[in-house]
Amino acid sequence: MTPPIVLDIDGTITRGDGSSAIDPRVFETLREWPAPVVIATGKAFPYPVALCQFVGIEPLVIAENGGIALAGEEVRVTGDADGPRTVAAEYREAGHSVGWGESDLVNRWRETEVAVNRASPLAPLEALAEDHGLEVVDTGYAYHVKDPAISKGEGLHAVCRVIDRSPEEFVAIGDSENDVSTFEAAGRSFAVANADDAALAAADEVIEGSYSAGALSVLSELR
Ligand SMILES: O=C(O)COP(=O)(O)O
Ligand SMILES: [Mg+2]
Repeated sequence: MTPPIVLDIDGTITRGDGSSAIDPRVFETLREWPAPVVIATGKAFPYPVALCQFVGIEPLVIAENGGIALAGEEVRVTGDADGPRTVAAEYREAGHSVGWGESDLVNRWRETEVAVNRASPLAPLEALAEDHGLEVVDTGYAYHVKDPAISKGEGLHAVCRVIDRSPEEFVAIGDSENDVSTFEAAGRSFAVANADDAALAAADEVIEGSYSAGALSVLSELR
């Protein structure tokens, strides 16, 4: 039986060309997957929801590293972004930039955390986050200022309660420290070869291929 899967976006189903472009081969693979597909990402909520709609699959979504979970009719939002926004304001007062320009599409629809461009300095962000009881998670794509109690893995438990599945039935694929909790929750876990040290250490298996090529090779074996 093909298992349900929980999939990261950036660094996992992207092409690895330095952009956030998803490998188009992934769309067809997900559309034909004969079991639940949960998209678990650090991105803001609209991105994975749109991905599911455009792929043509039921939206089962964990966004903002677990701050938002969608399954069936239920949208669960854990906490709010007051603390992270205060950290971002203090970071700006200290002369640093969140780093996404005027439009800031990265944070525009974010409800429970704030993401900072990795070109901005990490140390002062971590110090301010700690002052507010928050943590900074480095996904390799952004620094996320968030409540340490929130995680993708906890989000997977929430989604599973709604769809009446168990996290242990799932196979997880990811690339970075924000996927470690998913790897722990899922029954089986794979890190793509480009994964960071935390993800490589936490995964049951490390895939030979990188980015979407790696993820697609596992998905093809699982079917
Ligand atoms: O938003 C990010 O920084 C990373 O997103 P991801 O969890 O899909 O890799
Ligand atoms: Mg990732």
